[in-house]
Amino acid sequence: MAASLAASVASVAMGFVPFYAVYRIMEIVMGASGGEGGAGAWDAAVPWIAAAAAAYVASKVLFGVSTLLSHVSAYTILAQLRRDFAAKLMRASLGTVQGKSIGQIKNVFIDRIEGIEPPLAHMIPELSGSFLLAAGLVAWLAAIDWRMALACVATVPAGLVVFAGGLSAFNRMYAAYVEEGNRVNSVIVEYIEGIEVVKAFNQASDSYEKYAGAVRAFRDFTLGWFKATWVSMNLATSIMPTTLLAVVPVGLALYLGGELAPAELGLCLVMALAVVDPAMRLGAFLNEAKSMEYAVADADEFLRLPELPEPRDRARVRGADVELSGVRFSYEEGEEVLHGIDLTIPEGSFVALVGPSGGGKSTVARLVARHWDVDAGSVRIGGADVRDMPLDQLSELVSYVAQDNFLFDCSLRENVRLGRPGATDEEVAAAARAACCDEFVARLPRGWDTPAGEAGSALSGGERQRVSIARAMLKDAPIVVLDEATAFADPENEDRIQRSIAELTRGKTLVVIAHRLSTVCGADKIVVIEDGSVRDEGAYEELLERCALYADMWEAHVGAKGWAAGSSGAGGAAGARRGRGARSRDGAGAQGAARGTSGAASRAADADGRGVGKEVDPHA
Ligand SMILES: Nc1ncnc2c1ncn2[C@@H]1O[C@H](COP(=O)(O)OP(=O)(O)OP(=O)(O)O)[C@@H](O)[C@H]1O
Repeated sequence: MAASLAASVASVAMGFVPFYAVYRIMEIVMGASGGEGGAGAWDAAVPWIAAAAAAYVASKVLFGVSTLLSHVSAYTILAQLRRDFAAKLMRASLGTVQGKSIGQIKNVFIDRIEGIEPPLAHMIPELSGSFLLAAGLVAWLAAIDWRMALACVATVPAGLVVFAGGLSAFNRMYAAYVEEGNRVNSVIVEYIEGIEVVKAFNQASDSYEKYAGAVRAFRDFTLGWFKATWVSMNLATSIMPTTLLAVVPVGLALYLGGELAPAELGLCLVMALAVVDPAMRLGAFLNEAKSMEYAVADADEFLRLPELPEPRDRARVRGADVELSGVRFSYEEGEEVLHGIDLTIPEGSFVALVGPSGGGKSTVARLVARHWDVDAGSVRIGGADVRDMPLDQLSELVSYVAQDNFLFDCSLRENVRLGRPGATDEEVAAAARAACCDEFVARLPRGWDTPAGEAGSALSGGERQRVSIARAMLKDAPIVVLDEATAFADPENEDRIQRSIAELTRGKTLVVIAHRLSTVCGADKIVVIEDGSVRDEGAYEELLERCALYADMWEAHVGAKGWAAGSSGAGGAAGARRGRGARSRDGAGAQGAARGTSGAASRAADADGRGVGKEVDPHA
């Protein structure tokens, strides 16, 4: 940028040479210096003509170099800012990032940043060049005769007064313009993101109205602003360039009074005309300066978002057990969601988190993956606090599979490879096979090379889920957290997903969040979480016997299953009755249900005998 400025200044300096050459040529031709009139005068003028042409070319080349350098600088700054933003996204807690709407983030990442380009690439070199040129020309006029300089700028105050009148509300209007722009941005992003829901609920007209309304409001606002200022702006831009209005009479008067040589008069007239263009450009950069101001403020706010502190050195981790002690956590200040959770998940065990909706299960799981930091207490892995590990160490230890893991718009193969970027094609294929992806990928015309975006519509929720499981499998972390990983499963896919999960979690520490209680009966430990506290924990049979909440949930689950299977008439009621039997506190019912469960475990008994995610028929 500094080199660009230097080139711009050099270009301006070169720009003065043609004016001086014009002056010398006029002097020569008019015979003012040495009376060389006639053909000889033209000979003497030729070097000045050549000098003017060369300086003009040099000035343009230097200006080109200046804008080239300023563009290199501007785009480098833009790229660096976008990299800084991405790094910030990685270092800030998920909560901080998710607290902003996609529209807002897109606005900063794309529009605001793009808005910095014109000021950086054009305003800084061109503005400084224009300013220097205008100021230099006026100074030169003053050197010839101060009255000529005054005459040249005589109309500027009048123009400025009109201009300032139009600008009085500029700051306020620009702020409102930015706000309107943000609003229309958010509405557009929301409309596009939610188009599926809009269509599903046949609200096309209402939602479209909100969208169209925002677009209309933005148009009305900008047009209103333009209409309110176009008279004064046009007036100002008409008055400002009228330098000749005063320069011609004053110049002629001085010439007639013998105070200005003819060549000087000619030069003054040329310079008075030349000062117009750079002076007008100064005004044109006003918008750009404002857009830069907002862009910098927004970028700055984003880059100052709080970060999760990250140590440099790797922590000493012994084993893959997970321990939460006294964990308190709130998403919003003053609204605690977890109230002192103590939980031990031994290495290699399978622990299920169950409980009513909103109780805090997902929050516990996310804290293990350190999507947020706890407010009090600690989350430890292998004896080390997750806050004492660099993020990549934690990432090596924990695979977090959510219900709607994102597939990037690259090939399915590359989506799986994200689990371990250095993996060979064979390793990717092996993970995909283990996650039972082969059959549906074979159906796609381009197989593993199909872009996920293109494949997205062709894949079921369960199939997408299996791609994310393959990704997690390739990563091969010793701790696997499955947050409602089978939530999308349709009956056709469910069995395959369960098999993939069993394969994924063989020999690993496994934390599963499940709504369908029958999918986690085989867990080593089931933890019941309600209202941010652990209500009880134990094996399935124990909980049925002693935890009323779990028994109620089991009953509701069994009832729901029965209801779902209700085609067989009494099945639902019978199921519910049996569920109720299971709840009886004398233990017999519970034992019966438990035995029934293990009896039904022909489906549950997976390869490693952990019963991971295998659904147990609650009616058995
Ligand atoms: N990003 C968030 N910002 C603010 N509050 C949140 C956020 N995520 C969850 N909560 C709140 O935290 C509480 C616990 O939510 P959490 O998702 O952990 O419960 P859950 O037991 O997993 O629920 P579900 O079974 O419905 O998924 C709820 O009251 C929820 O509204």
